[in-house]
This record gives sequence, structure tokens and C-alpha cells, in this order.
Amino acid sequence: MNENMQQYLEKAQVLIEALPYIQRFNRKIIVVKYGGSAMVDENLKKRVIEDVTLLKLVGFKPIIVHGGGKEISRWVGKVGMEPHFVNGLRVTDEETMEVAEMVLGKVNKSLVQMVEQLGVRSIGISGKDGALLKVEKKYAQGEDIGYVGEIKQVNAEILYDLLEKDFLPIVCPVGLDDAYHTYNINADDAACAIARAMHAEKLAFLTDIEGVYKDPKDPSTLISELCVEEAEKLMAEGYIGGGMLPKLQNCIDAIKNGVSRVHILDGRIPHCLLLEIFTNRGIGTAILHEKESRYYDGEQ
Ligand SMILES: Nc1ncnc2c1ncn2[C@@H]1O[C@H](COP(=O)(O)OP(=O)(O)O)[C@@H](O)[C@H]1O
Ligand SMILES: CC(=O)N[C@@H](CCC(=O)OP(=O)(O)O)C(=O)O
Repeated sequence: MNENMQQYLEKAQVLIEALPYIQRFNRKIIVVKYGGSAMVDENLKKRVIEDVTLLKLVGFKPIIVHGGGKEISRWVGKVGMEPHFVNGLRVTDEETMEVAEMVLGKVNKSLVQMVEQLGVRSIGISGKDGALLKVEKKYAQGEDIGYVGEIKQVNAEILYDLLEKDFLPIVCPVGLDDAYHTYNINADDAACAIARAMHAEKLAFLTDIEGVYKDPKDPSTLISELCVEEAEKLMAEGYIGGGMLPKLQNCIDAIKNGVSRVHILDGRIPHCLLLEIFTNRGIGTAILHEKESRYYDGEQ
């Protein structure tokens, strides 16, 4: 066999290895939370969008829920204000809300544009559209943090309709309360609530860190599997900080409420989503109901 033929066979082997995973996730809903921290590099952004588009084209039903926290902070700074967070949630006064909605809207349409460019039909909506995300005011440990919303209802039929018509929905985390005021929603909260309401098979958080660390300053402490009990213990003991707090809290919530597989992945690794879904390479941190192997052989 010549060298060329050998290379072709290796490529075919890679493709055929994806078959059990394609069978397993065929027509299944996968919610991808695309964090603002992993959006800063345009090339990586393109890779992420290519991955999600590929998932759509091979028969999965992906939904993107995006953030944009870093970009919001940049613009908040530009208008002369200081960003403030309590437990990973942005303190959102009226002016901050205005900036956040503008920035998130822009991020939303830029992602739609990239998906459309790859030939897949996409619709970008905020939680206001069709009252997708109904909220009530959220407090951070009793503290008033302004227009921050806690999701109390997801009108999932809008997303089912979009999926039915073969669109790739892209959701931005802004919602309405009963009095039709605008609220800022942490994108991890939005992704989790949507995954629960849509009975998603998988929820993947793409962020800018390898996964959950016991000590973020020590790379050898990366945790590849975390059951709910261990995750709750890590949070209670103060090992988790910043934006990882709402993320991990939402991972636990999703797992407890019927989402089968929840992962925190490093969006800085090109094609991390494909690697996680189509191989058993085990990247990032998998959150599990209880201790089990994160791998499956594709025949379950
Ligand atoms: N124990 C921990 N393990 C991993 N990351 C942590 C931990 N504690 C705090 N973090 C921080 O959480 C950040 C991820 O949250 P965030 O910046 O909000 O990302 P995203 O924009 O993707 O939601 C990491 O970059 C890291 O600085
Ligand atoms: C209430 C709250 O914190 N809202 C977030 C919404 C965006 C977000 O969550 O973006 P990332 O996923 O990139 O962090 C914020 O204003 O930053």
C-alpha cells in the first residue's frame, strides 16, 4: 500500500470512529454555552462555530446560548463605569443594563452571521423574543444586585419550533419580568434553564480554562470527573471562585434535573467540542450524577 492510500485509510478510520457517537446523538438536543471568555480570539471563534455547525449537519440539534461578559465589561469601562460582580454575577444598574443589552445583541448577530456563512440557517433571539425567558429579580446572598434575573419560566415551544424548521437557534441572555422590565441573566443560568426545559441530552460549557481546578494556580489539580456531591463540597469549601461559581452551580442543577451529560470544556482548544463528542479523549471536566466512568462505548 502506498503512503497516500495509508493516509486516506487513516482519515476514513477517524470518520468511521464517529459513527457510534453520531448514532447516539442523532436528533438529540445539545445545548452549547459559549462563554465570552472563549470568544476573544476570532480564529477560535470560527472553530467553535464550525464545530456547532457540523453537529447540526450530521443530525444533532444544537442550541447555542452565548455570553459576552468580557465584552460587556470592556464597554462598561468605555462609558466610564467600573464593572462589579458578586458571586460571579454582574451588578446591573439601569445604565449597565443598557450597555449589556447592546453588547449581547451585537455578539448574538455576529454568531448568527458566522453560522449563516457556513450555509446553515440560524436565528438569533434574546430571552425577550416570544417571552422565551421570564424572570424574577435575583439576589446574590441577600444582596440587591439590580436588574439581574432569575429564570422562572422558559417558553420552550419557541425553540422547538425553530428546531422543527431546521434553524440553529442562538440565544442571548436577556429576559423580561412580569412587569416587562429588562433583566440581565447570567449566561450559564440561561444555558442550564434552556437545557432543562428542552430535555437536552448534553450541556457543554465552553470557557477559557481547562476545566475545574482544586487550585486554579496549579495545573496539576485539574479535575476530570466531578460528581454532584464532590462539586458541592468544593464550592462549600471555597475552592471555586469568580465565573466558575455560577457555572458549576448550573452544572449540578442540570445533572440533578435530567440533563444526561454536562461538561466544562476549554474553548481555547481548537475543536474541543468535536473532541469531546466524537472521541473518548476525556478533555475538560465532566460533571456526573455519581461516580461512574465518563466514557461510553456508543452502544448504550
Ligand atoms: N476552581 C476553579 N477552577 C477553574 N476556574 C476557576 C476556579 N475558580 C475560579 N475560576 C475562574 O472562573 C473563570 C471562568 O468563568 P468566566 O470567566 O465567567 O467564563 P465564561 O465567560 O466562559 O462564563 C476561569 O477563567 C477562572 O479564572
Ligand atoms: C447577571 C450577569 O452576570 N450577566 C452576565 C451576562 C453575560 C455572561 O454571562 O457572559 P459570560 O458567559 O461570558 O460570563 C454579564 O453581565 O456578564
